[in-house]
Amino acid sequence: MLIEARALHAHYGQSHILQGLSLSIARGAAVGLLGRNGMGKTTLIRTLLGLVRASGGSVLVDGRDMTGARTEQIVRLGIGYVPEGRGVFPNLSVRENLVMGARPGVRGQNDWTFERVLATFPRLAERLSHLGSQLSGGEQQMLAIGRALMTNPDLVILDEATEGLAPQIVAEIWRTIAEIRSTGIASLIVDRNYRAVLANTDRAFVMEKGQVVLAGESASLAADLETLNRHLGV
Ligand SMILES: Nc1ncnc2c1ncn2[C@@H]1O[C@H](COP(=O)(O)OP(=O)(O)OP(=O)(O)O)[C@@H](O)[C@H]1O
Repeated sequence: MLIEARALHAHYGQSHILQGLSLSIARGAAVGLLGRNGMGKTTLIRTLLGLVRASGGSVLVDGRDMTGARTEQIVRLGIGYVPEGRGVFPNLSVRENLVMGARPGVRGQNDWTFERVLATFPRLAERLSHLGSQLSGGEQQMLAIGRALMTNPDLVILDEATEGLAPQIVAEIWRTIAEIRSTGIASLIVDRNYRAVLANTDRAFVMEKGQVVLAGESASLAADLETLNRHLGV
């Protein structure tokens, strides 16, 4: 398994957010993470990456126990993170944002070059000297995805990558997600549009109160919307 959470717990102060959650992502698998607001999706991602301390259980990356490791060490094992809110550096140019994290992947792969990212996102190519803060929301999102790809990751984590964007831009982001999938990079995708998530993933997990309450092949979950809706409350 590329990444695995085993009986993971996490707290914010007294609030017990992750309550013994287990899930795993296989190499090359596109995986969706669904659940109503506040069910702990972002907290799970942050705990996998060591941004939130696990208060129980473990996180394994490529079979190695990385529980309690620093985020830098964890992402160096091949994880590209596109956080909710994008995390673009506002005072750096588009070019600087892209090249700052550029590196070959853990197996030496270097498919995602500066040129390929610009070919994927022509809008960025036209704005290389603009500052991060001067970009539209959609452009910032593309920049955040492009930056993650330039680390040549084995796994890309996308947290609400289409949030608050115009429909045309949203469609472009989903096209990119499909392209990432076709290249064999694994993904973990959180998005409010559960239909789009299920259409673009192999498997999906549904979270409720810090646990996985439903898991399966995305196509099967999409074929039983009644069960899904019971957990998503839509
Ligand atoms: N830094 C924090 N300190 C305290 N509580 C927090 C913090 N961040 C999130 N929470 C709480 O933890 C719970 C889980 O939040 P989380 O963001 O992981 O959920 P989510 O499923 O990602 O939902 P959303 O889609 O709203 O982001 C929520 O009740 C939230 O209010």
